[in-house]
Amino acid sequence: MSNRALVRPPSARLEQGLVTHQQRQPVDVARAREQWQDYCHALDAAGWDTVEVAAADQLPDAVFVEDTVVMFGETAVLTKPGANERVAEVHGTEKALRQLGYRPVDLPGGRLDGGDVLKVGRRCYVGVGGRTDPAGVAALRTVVAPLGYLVTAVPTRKVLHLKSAVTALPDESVIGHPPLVDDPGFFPLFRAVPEEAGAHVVDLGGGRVLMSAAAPRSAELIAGLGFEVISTDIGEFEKLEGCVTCLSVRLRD
Ligand SMILES: NC(=O)NCCC[C@H](N)C(=O)O
Repeated sequence: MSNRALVRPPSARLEQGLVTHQQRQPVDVARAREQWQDYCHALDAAGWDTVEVAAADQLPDAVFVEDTVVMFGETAVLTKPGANERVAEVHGTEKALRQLGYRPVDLPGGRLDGGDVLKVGRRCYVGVGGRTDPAGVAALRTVVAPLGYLVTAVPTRKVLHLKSAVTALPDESVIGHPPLVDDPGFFPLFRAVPEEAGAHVVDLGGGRVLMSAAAPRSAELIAGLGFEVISTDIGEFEKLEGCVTCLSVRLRD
């Protein structure tokens, strides 16, 4: 049994990616490509076979592949990204999923970015206030409620996406950097972390989590909870409001 992860190579125009909450900074595309390779190697080393969505140089933000699809077991829900500049990214993801044997479904209305969808067991929190609108939440609900998911909208105004503010550890506790979380009261088990980038974990399975190298104090805190932390430098992507979660879509068997 193998786990696969979709990834998409950085565009040659990466430096033109969108920024919303941060000040624009120059992006070193060559360095970003190295960081992306390291990120893919970290996934590979943890037992995830990376599958590349075809590169798209004309789409600066395409590397942030998580925003284009949300997986619910075998069900892949293609999104309608909230930024018009990013809508065309979905086609490449759809094609890659079809080649892997999935039959993806379209979000039946509204706007929604994958980065706004946090699944914790059968709970599905969806950030609203930035890229995702209430119609997008309602549309997602019509697709996934029959699969047994409870969809809850969560106000998200301080950062780009819900998962820029909070993600979940393998024990289903939700971690966030309090100044950036609109309302921690939405999450039954909330743990504060001391750094913005410390709020972002990719669950690699087996008690291992992938984190940004920009959050050493949060990594220490999480290691102290008994998880194995693997850190990787994604600094060039963080300049564009990207996080470790958004650079891949995990296809769990
Ligand atoms: N899920 C994510 O955190 N995606 C990051 C997207 C960053 C990109 N520059 C954007 O603004 O859409």
